[in-house]
Amino acid sequence: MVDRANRPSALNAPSASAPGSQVDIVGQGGSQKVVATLPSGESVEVLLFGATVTSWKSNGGKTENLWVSEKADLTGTKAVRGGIPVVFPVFGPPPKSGHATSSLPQHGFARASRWEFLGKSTVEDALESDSVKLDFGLDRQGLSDEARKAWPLDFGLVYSVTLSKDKLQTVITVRNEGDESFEFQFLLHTYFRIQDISKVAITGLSGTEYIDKVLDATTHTQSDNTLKITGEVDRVYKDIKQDTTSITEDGKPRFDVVRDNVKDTVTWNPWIQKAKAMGDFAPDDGYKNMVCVEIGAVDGWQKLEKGEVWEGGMLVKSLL
Ligand SMILES: O=P(O)(O)OC[C@H]1O[C@@H](O)[C@H](O)[C@@H](O)[C@@H]1O
Repeated sequence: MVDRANRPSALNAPSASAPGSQVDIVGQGGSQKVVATLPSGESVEVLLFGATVTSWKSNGGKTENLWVSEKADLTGTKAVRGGIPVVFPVFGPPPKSGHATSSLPQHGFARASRWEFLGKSTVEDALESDSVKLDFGLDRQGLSDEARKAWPLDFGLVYSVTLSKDKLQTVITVRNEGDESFEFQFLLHTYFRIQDISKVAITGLSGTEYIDKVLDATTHTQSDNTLKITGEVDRVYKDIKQDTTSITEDGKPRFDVVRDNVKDTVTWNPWIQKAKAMGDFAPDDGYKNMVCVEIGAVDGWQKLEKGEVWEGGMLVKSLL
């Protein structure tokens, strides 16, 4: 594991072991998921397909924080439309040719591969409450023949999902297990559930350069302190100086998204026409109840030499 001097203290690994939370593996085949619940009622569900977090409830289990489409495929055949899909080793459409990821589908293979549940650790957060950490693994052997052929490199991923009272931490470690170096991108495609998109503002991006995919991938700089969503938004904010991007609703803080060792964040809302055009997006007006704030390392590539490890992720605070 890499050790970083500037690691946010909230992300420090908890040390003492404590009982109390419930962890179950439920469902069959492609629908199998790990469900963890704290004694105080908060819960998280992680589908083994894609290691996709499909539910995160805080506030004693009363508040669902993630949006999942009513038509999302939760049977292990297609990436989930909603929750937190894991994007690796390429973000968006891959380079047309000449890159090791060029034969992969949009957003890579991690969100559409079955991960292994490596186990849980229950821990007591010295400052507040119990928490539970779930670990998931994916390596070359776990890929479909097609993905293995398209990206013929040896790698190991461990994805850790830690639930505590009003926080969810999601961190990935990427290891190069082969003899050659490789390059990758990584992103957590989080669909936040919100009440009303017209009342939402995103802060913590001001002064940042972004690529606007809605405006022919042209480059702009965020001049306003807040980003309001009043139409289709698809922006890649690069090299953000602030650690935290926040979502407010009706002027009140709703989520803080704290980046850990990653510098980029994508903001996405498909709005009316694109939402309708997606076969797995429902209801049609679901775009009013979701906004994607996707932390990642997507500007350029991360390079790992043989045996090297990279780590990055986020801590999300639900502020209701
Ligand atoms: O339909 P997908 O592959 O899940 O992608 C959804 C969106 O994901 C976002 O991260 C991209 O910036 C968008 O361009 C894309 O449309």
